[in-house]
Amino acid sequence: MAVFLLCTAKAGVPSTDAAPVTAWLTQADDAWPDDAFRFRHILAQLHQHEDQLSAAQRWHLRLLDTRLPVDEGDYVKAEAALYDIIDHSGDESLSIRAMAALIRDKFFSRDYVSAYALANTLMAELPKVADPQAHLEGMNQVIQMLNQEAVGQYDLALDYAQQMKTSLTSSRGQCYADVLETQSLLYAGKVISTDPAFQVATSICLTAGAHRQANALRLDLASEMIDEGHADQAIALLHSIAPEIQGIGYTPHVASLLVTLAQAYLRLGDAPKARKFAQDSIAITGPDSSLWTVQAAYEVLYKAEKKEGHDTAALNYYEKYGAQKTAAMDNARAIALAYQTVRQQVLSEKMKAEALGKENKILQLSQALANQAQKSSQLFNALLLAVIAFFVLAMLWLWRSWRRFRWMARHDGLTRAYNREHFFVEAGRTLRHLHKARVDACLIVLDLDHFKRINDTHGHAAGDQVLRSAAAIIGRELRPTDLLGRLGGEEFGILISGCSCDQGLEVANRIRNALATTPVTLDSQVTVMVSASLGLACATSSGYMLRLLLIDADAALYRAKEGGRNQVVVDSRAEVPSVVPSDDRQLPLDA
Ligand SMILES: Nc1nc2c(ncn2[C@@H]2O[C@H](COP(=O)(O)OP(=O)(O)OP(=O)(O)O)[C@@H](O)[C@H]2O)c(=O)[nH]1
Repeated sequence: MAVFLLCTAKAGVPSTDAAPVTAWLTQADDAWPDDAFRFRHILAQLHQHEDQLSAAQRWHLRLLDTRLPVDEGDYVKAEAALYDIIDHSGDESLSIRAMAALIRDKFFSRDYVSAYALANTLMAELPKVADPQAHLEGMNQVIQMLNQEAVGQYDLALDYAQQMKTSLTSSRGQCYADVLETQSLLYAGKVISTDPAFQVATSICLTAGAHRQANALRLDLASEMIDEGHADQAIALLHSIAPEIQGIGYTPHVASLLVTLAQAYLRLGDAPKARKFAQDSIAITGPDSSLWTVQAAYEVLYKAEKKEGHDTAALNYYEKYGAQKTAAMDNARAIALAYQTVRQQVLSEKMKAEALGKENKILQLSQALANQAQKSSQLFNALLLAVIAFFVLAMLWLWRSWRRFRWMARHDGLTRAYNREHFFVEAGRTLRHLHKARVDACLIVLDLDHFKRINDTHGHAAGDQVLRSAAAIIGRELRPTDLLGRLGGEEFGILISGCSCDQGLEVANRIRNALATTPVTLDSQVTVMVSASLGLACATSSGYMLRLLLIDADAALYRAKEGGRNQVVVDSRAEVPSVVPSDDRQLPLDA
């Protein structure tokens, strides 16, 4: 069959067509390890057409090249190539498969720490790969390592095997998963030889052409039968599979077949047959092999010789058995230690990663808190600014309102001159200062003439307009230090600082003249003329008391009115002409 397939492939493949080369790579994968003969031929074929292979296919071929040396125990030859594939192929699937081969290689060369460390890496990398072949080879290797007696992780191995069963749907995948599941249960003591799982797994494997897997399980089953006291059944089973095992020629299985037969015959009391099969087993592996079969064979030999009374021979074999047993125990200890070492490393790295994660979490939380605090402080600052701005604006508004109210409290709203009360306050204070400073002052009381007629003729609003205009005309004749107040109705008071009686008279006349000569245009476009009578009192003659000055100025005003209006009358005690007549006494009311 294998030769036929090879010939077909060779004949039907033009040297430029790469597709059959790909098929050969897959066929080689399928042939290994059950059909070593076919595998060798496909490999040879591939090497003949190596120049047709792509870079990725060459890496695949390199992996296939490592199979034979490892299977034949030449671990050194394969190791460099396997590391090369892992590090440089750039193919995740090939990398997993090389890792699985390297684990086996490390395990058989007794570098157990490396083997378990690699197994851990493989399990971490495996979820990234979809290729079923990589899963089959990777999981198979890891589960076998967990099923080692010295490790005893049967439950974990069972869990992985069951995962494998659901993920690998091919008949080969099902075979591997079933065998590994049944072995995990067997090693854990959860099944006995009559369990249908053995038959099911065996038959799946035989259908899939996976003879080596079927044989591995059947050899385990035979050992279980012996342990259960069914040595005869074990012998029957072993003889039935012997031709196939010997045909495949896989040394560990051949040695295992022979030594198990030896154990079965010894159990039945057949010392000669037991001795023969045990010696055959040692002959297959050599006495120095690390396989378990050597120790088992020496045990059978020592017991068989003892049974037959050959004490010297028995002692001789017992010594060899003891030496093998000690070596096996040392080996088991090394495996257990390696597993625990790697497990601790993995746990410690996990804890470190968790601690780092927690540290990062704390950092993230403190960063978030800092951000929150920054945001809060920005919000607080914004709020503070808003509150300050509100207070500043409120204070500004209050200040302006206060100023407005103060102004309104002190001024006459119509003429904008001081109102009566404030004029008295300010005038009194100014007079006190002037008195202290011995500075002259004059007080004028001014009253518009016949103002009632304006109201009566033009209306109250026109009268208001005339009052406003009169105040403005008076104001223009005064200095900033002088005070003007509306004493009531159409009467104004004027305090002039730093002025003698002569100067006061001059100012009063200037005001009278300005009023008498300035026409006031009303809203109705009618122009009116207004005159005023003024009474003047001087501090030099009346004193600095406002009340006395007002009495004297009022008296003078009265005299001005009496005298015909539109004139200035000076207080009689002042040393100036008491009446200053105007140029035009009888001012017409309307222009
Ligand atoms: N339009 C207006 N009229 C006012 C105001 N205050 C007082 N008056 C009027 O001013 C007039 C003053 O009249 P009188 O006291 O008789 O004085 P007069 O008409 O000016 O006559 P003489 O002073 O004697 O020249 C009254 O009719 C008041 O009603 C004001 O604020 N607005």
